[in-house]
Amino acid sequence: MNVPGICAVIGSGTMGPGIAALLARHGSEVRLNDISQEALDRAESACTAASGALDQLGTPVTEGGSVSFELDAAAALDGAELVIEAVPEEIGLKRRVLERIEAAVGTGVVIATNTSGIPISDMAAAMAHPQRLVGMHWSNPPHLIPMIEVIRGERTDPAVETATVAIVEALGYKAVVEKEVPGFVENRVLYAIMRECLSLVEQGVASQEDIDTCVKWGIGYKLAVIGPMRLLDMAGLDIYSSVSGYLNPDLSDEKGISPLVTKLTEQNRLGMKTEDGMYPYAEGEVAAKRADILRGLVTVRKALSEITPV
Ligand SMILES: NC(=O)C1=CN([C@@H]2O[C@H](COP(=O)(O)OP(=O)(O)OC[C@H]3O[C@@H](n4cnc5c(N)ncnc54)[C@H](O)[C@@H]3O)[C@@H](O)[C@H]2O)C=CC1
Ligand SMILES: Cc1ncc(C(=O)O)c(C(=O)O)c1O
Repeated sequence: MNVPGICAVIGSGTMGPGIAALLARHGSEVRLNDISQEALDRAESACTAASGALDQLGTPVTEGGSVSFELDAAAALDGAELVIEAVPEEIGLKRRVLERIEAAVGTGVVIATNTSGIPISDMAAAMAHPQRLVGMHWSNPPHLIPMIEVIRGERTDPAVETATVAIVEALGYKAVVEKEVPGFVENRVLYAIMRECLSLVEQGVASQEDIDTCVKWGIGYKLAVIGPMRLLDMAGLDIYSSVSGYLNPDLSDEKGISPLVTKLTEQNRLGMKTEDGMYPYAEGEVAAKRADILRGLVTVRKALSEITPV
């Protein structure tokens, strides 16, 4: 199976439009649904921008793809062969949305959740047919980051997982998560990195700017070419043993939310969405930064696609 003929994406905020644009690029008829007409209006321009980025990337266009914007969930779900849930990360809401999706599609339809890390089994608990729920964790921006985690729950049908892996492999690179731990793989690693970086800022060890430079041009650059497991072999497991022996006990073991993030959040300094967060943003700077980020991701992705996997 390449990508399904008809897909429904439920939730059209940060993630939905890029997911829809990529599926349509690969030939799917995608219905993008939201409860907010404003979100759907924004989604149209987001899908256009995502399609433009895929043009820059040189992603081939498979004929027959389209995205429609549906305020009516039933219309979006009618005839869908794949449903991707991308509503806010709140398990109660997700369970309610999954129940509504279930009632509208056949028992053979794959229902995938884009949760950042809620165990699939926890979300499936309220479903009549939990065997068709699978985790399909895209990373932001979803039309450019080609790795998608596939996570099965305790009751996910193996055939559903296999079908989802096939869809992901048609779109990019799969990472199969064998045990549904919270955060799966990508976000556990990302949040460990972010926890340590935030701790370093809170301790005054380095500034946000210098931490970003250090991580981006040090480990970020390196890990884009060499995965951490391969890097262990390159550095030598003896070196890792020597360093981790004294370093691991000293790393941040913060079990709560970073005090710095808590302070900023309480001040409604949420980042780009409020034009102030870890960094302040002058007027127009957020749009410029977002454009720089997208341009950088396209450029790096093109370069990486020219090297053989290490
Ligand atoms: N933002 C990110 O960087 C990433 C988010 N995710 C996950 O993807 C999911 C969606 O995240 P975002 O797109 O960032 O959220 P968002 O808050 O930007 O968008 C969610 C959209 O869902 C809509 N919505 C709420 N209730 C709905 C319902 N009953 N039916 C249809 N639409 C409904 C909202 O109106 C909103 O437009 C979450 O589970 C999140 O953890 C995954 C990877 C990255
Ligand atoms: C801060 C943060 N949290 C979650 C995710 C995710 O993948 O779910 C991301 C991301 O980059 O996609 C993220 O940046």
